[in-house]
Amino acid sequence: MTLNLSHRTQLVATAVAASLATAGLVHAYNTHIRRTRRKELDDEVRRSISALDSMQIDREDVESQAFRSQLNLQSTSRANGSSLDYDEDLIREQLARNYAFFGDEGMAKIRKGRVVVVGCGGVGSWAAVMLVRSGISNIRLVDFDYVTLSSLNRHATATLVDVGTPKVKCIEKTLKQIAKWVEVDSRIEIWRKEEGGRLLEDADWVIDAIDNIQTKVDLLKYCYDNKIKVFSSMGSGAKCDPTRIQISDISHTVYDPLARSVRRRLRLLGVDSGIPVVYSTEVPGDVKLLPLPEEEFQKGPVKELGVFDDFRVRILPVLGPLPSIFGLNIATYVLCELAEKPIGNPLPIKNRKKLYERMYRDLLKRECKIAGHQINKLPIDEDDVALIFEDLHRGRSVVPPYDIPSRPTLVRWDPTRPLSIENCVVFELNDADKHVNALWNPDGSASTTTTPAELWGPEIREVVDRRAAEARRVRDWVMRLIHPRGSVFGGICMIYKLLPKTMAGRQTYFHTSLEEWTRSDEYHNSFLIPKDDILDAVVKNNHEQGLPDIAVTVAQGKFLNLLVKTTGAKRVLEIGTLGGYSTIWIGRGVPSDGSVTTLELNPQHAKVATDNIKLAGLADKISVVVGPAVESLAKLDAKEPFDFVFIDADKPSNLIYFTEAKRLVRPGGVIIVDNVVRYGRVADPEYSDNNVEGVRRLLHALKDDQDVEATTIGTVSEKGYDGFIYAIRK
Ligand SMILES: C[S@@+](CC[C@H](N)C(=O)[O-])C[C@H]1O[C@@H](n2cnc3c(N)ncnc32)[C@H](O)[C@@H]1O
Repeated sequence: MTLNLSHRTQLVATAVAASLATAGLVHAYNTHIRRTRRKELDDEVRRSISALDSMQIDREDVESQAFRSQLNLQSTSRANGSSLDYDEDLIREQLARNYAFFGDEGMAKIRKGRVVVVGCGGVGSWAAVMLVRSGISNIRLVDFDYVTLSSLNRHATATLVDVGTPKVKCIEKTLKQIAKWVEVDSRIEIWRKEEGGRLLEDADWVIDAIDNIQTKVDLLKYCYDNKIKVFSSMGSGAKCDPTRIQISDISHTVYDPLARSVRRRLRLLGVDSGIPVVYSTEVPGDVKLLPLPEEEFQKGPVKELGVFDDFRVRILPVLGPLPSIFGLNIATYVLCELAEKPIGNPLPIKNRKKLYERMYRDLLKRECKIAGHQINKLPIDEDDVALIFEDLHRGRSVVPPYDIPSRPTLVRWDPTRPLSIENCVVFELNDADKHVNALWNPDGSASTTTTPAELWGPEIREVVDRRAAEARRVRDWVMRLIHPRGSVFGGICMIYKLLPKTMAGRQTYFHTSLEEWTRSDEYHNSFLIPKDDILDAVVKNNHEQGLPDIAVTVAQGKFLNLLVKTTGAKRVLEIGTLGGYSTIWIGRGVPSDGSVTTLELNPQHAKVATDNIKLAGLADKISVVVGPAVESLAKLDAKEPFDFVFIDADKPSNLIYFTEAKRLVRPGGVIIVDNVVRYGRVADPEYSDNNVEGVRRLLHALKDDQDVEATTIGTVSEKGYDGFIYAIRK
């Protein structure tokens, strides 16, 4: 029995040893085969290199050894034209990690997938490289452009030797070095909708990495109409925060000017959703557009670059990693789709859309309550809400310790100014209630006893000022972006829709950025208006006393001064004093025996104005009357008429003030009303607020008014908007 058992054990042991030996042999054989193939591959590469060395390429400017070997390696694939036997084992070994991730079935789909990359710059090149590294075996590259030295900061494959060569060829070379099996169809062409199908033939996925907005929209529309799957890249220029990059359906994008513009253009073409995109919600920092490079000018008149209608003529700064992250996002998405293992619910911010909608509704409700009537639309929209909440206020309340509010609420900050992205802050709900209750009277008028700075103190006011400055910077950035000469997309720019509503209004009516208006004012003032220590002190004083920054500009003040002098006005009436800035300009214009009466509701404003007027040495000429202007006006006697009236107080009362001004001004006298254009909103039938309605009522009345002749003249200036009505009493 013992013997038997031992014999059986021996047999089993022999069988096991034999199998192990066989397995070992098979393994050794496979290893040997693999080693041999790898060696063949290495030898082939080496042969190619030495072949190239012996060709003695004339590269006098190329001196470093590293540079030379790079050149040789890049040329390897060309020398390898007759592709080496690179069998399935090696392919699977190369793609082993991807097989482990997607499984055989998923990888089979990926390897069969056909992808077309349209636009092979900083985004497209990275997408292409990662797709091929991950198993895509059939790729078409479409781009008309050539590698420049300046594109080396972001391109996935371009090196110094590629400068001046077509981008698609440069990528093709690298792809073939990465994957021996890949078939690359490089097309040095621009994609055009007229013959769009040719370049997209057989595509399972199209990647739109174009930086030209019109071509981008055309491509997306074409794919949508023809049921071709397409993934689009939005703008990565001028951004640096990788945490803001995300993938979503185009319909869910929030605050990205390019995404917004593309979305709106597509909507006009009947495409609302169904296109995945990568985009960033980041609002760029202080970004300067670089001037058009000299070589672009040498190509001929810049306008003639218009073969591609809105080809960019100025350059947006780009931090290299950003476009690459965009490209890698795209590759990831497309690979998962091809493998039929799509990314599940990729966008956290999508869920915040509801939050923005709620915040918008709450703000609208509050503004309606303040206005005392229904408002259909606010001057800011839900994207602006996202911008204010996420980007300007970082999702935090303005009240220390700057917590993340459990019920974030937007509220207009300064009740004397209209709602705008600059004049809107984030509070916790109960703080928002406190703000509104303290700063607005029950009839909707602004409180005359409390200012926001008084209510919340200097620390919070400073935070709000900083946020407002940032909002202005954002607006300037967007304005520069859309500016015909500063446009990322250059040419004649039709993308004012890219702006948040508050900004779009401005763009609709003029095409110069705030920065340019300010520079223009400063430039002209430097010739025409000498430095004035007293007025500088007045401005400083107003600021320190917490008065809102709503006085007329320097140039407007001087203009009022000149008008007073031109008309020879001796007696002037002003409605709306604030800190007396315009009053002082006017007071300086009247002769020594002249006088100015200025009406101010807010006692604190009146006090600051009185101090300023004293400082300007005009206390003898100017009297500040405190109280509601309507009441002060009623007390003025027309027997002592005025020569000149400047109306610049609460806009809803414009018509009453104008009617009173007519009563009080002599025949031939002048009446000026400020702030009658209001970003062009007065003329926007879809827009309504109390101030706009106040101007409209005045205009309607003026239409049939036989007592005056009037015109509106835009003043724009460093405020970037607005105008005066200039009327003469007949
Ligand atoms: C736009 S600011 C005037 C700016 C000033 N004209 C300047 O350029 O320096 C409007 C002023 O009108 C005042 N105001 C508002 N409602 C008023 C009312 N009903 N009666 C008199 N003043 C009023 C405000 O307190 C504010 O100081």
